[in-house]
Amino acid sequence: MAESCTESSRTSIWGMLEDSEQYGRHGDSKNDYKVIDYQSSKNNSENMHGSHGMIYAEDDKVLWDLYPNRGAILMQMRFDGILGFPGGLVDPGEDPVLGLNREMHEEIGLDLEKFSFTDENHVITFLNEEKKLILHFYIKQVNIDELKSIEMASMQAVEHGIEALGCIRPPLYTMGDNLRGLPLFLCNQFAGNAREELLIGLYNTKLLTREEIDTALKLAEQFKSKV
Ligand SMILES: O=c1[nH]cnc2c1ncn2[C@H]1C[C@H](O)[C@@H](COP(=O)(O)OP(=O)(O)O)O1
Repeated sequence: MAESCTESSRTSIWGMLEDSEQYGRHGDSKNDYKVIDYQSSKNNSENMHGSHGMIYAEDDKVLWDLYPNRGAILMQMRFDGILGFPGGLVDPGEDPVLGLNREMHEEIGLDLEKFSFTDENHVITFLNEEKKLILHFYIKQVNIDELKSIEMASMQAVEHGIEALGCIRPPLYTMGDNLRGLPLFLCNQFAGNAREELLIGLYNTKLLTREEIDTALKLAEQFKSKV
């Protein structure tokens, strides 16, 4: 705790919810979201829009000669201690993909000359009626060296250490105890519907098969029901 943080300033900050925090960040279930059409949703100004993006690369590294990485996916530890993809709320009137690129640059320092997202990277759009929130999800493939350069640059981002606390790569294998690896990763807390988006991303990119995803989900649910 910094010496300049006095007892009174500490108590006034501790536990306060910012006025703009109207969405709640975690605890959503996949049933809170329905899939809607991307293009027509862009004209919907009754809801707030958010855009998040998954950057990934195929990766042939193998952990301990046992567990193939399959791919490297960039997620991040957020300011609130939960996991999500880089991205964020789109400004009113801002195009969702331009908002995504802006947030990508702020949060992970993405070099937009080389790696900007376009509409072609769009994968799925969800509406959360209760939160009056539309969430757009995009996926972009790079090669493994490019992904490493994006990870390195993320530490120079404007929001690094503030809103964005660092890139992480989800493990995509399941270890011999049928828990560690992807199943245990899926037991973390995720922002919005980031967990669902990760599963969609794994399937959509063919990094994992439907069966492998279902198995990891089942193992995660079994573990959660025990703790
Ligand atoms: O990665 C994500 N995938 C889906 N939804 C997400 C993700 N991260 C956050 N969210 C949800 C949570 C909130 O309901 C909104 C906006 O959150 P956030 O990214 O924190 O937006 P700002 O940085 O505050 O602009 O999206």
